[in-house]
Amino acid sequence: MEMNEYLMARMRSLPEKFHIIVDDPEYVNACFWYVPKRLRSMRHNSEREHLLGEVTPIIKQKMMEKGTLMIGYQPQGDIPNFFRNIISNPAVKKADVDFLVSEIDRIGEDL
Ligand SMILES: NCCCC(=O)O
Repeated sequence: MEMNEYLMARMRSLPEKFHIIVDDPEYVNACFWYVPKRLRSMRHNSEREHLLGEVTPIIKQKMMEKGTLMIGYQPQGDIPNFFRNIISNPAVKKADVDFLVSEIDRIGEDL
């Protein structure tokens, strides 16, 4: 399975934790927010998007400090900061994607 597709499948299996912004399996970028515990029961609206957009750079900073992952983020129009993950290295394995998912979850769940 192509690794971006695998990442999308992993995130789709955890909808309370990963909010996919562009749900197209053929898309090469995985665009998503990570949803910390405190925001999981909140209805999805512009206020929640704003809060998710605040969480995104904090997760990025913690990833960089620990040196485990480097995933870009950006806003797009009215959409606040979200992760835009691109897997371009053919050496990336499912275990690497599993690590990405678990590491974001570990860093972000209590933010
Ligand atoms: N100033 C936005 C930086 C985005 C990123 O670190 O991916």
